[in-house]
Amino acid sequence: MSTESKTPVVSLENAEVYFEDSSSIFNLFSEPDTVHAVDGVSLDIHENEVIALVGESGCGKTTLGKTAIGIQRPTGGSVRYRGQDIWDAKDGTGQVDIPYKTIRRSLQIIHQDPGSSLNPNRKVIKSLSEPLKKWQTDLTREDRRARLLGMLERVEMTPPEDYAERYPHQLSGGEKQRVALIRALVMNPDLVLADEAISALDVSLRIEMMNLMHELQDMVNTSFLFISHDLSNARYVTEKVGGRIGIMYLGELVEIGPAEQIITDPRHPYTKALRWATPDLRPGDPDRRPDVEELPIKTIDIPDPVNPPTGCRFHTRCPEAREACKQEQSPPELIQIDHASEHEAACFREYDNHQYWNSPDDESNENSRQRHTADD
Ligand SMILES: Nc1ncnc2c1ncn2[C@@H]1O[C@H](COP(=O)(O)OP(=O)(O)OP(=O)(O)O)[C@@H](O)[C@H]1O
Repeated sequence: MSTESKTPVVSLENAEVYFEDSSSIFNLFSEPDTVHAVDGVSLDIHENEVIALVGESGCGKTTLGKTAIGIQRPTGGSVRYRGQDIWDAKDGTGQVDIPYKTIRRSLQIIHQDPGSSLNPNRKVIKSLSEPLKKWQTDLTREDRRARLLGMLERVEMTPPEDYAERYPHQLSGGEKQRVALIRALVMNPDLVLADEAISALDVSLRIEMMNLMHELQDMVNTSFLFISHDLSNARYVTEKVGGRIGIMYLGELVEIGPAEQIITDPRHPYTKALRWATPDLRPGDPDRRPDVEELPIKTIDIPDPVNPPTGCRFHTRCPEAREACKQEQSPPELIQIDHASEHEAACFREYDNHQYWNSPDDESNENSRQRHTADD
């Protein structure tokens, strides 16, 4: 797969999504809190590319994914579809070369809960025909039916005539997810956001579903933005197809690169911790019981996205942190690890002459390491 030169399908530039959160009772009489859900993320998604976003709960994966497909408006920065600013197209402002209707059709989503995208009172064939009717007005009823039966067969829901006549409650979780996948793909999209689309399935079905995504991706030339909290699934879905894994931490993209390099040569201390926390990816003896003292992280507490730490946001948990990491005015930017690859990490340790190298150890390091061990 070549990702060179062509305009990306979707391009995020310095994208920022801040939410005003007034849900806390402490906020009844004061200004609402501002949640920094996505903060300054730049990412190009190329044609036919698979990218998996990984990170802990609440780090902004879903918000970033929704921003990429134009269903979440960024509060700062821009998001473009083939060079067209999506929100200019939607609002009818600025230059509009690609109408919003085309963008909407081209960027699709599959939810974690497939039931939510299927009407419980509609048979499978009716749910699937609807988008086709809307977007492919030249197809006759027979053409539509033939195409949909073909796709049901393709995802091994056979005999397709039988599945076509079923209601959602007559399908298993895996079958519903396949129907949701077909529903997204019949639009002939350029990018599909699969938001934890397989996490509710059991392990063997997960693998089947990921294989199916690969097959269908090949068939329809669609890019996938796959969201997961599991590095192992992210590897499975990207590695075979030469895709990339992006690691998110507290609203920021802290490392991104070819799947193999992220797994075998992680550079950001947070990526190393994630790999350590994924038993089948942990280096060394996989049967060894992990020891708390080995945990390459100072504390399991995730900082509040309303008030993220200064400097590098990971410094409160990072075993490599030095004073410079918290004193810097801005967080580290993603920089290329080597010229030959697309591997980038946002860590001061990757900057050759950064003051990090002459900076004393972060004073809180030793204390919090001891506290964590004692707590556990
Ligand atoms: N509509 C909203 N209003 C206020 N805060 C929000 C809203 N949507 C998300 N958030 C907050 O933004 C942050 C990022 O949420 P997001 O759902 O994008 O994270 P995530 O990494 O996808 O998490 P998960 O894996 O649990 O789904 C969280 O702190 C979340 O509480």
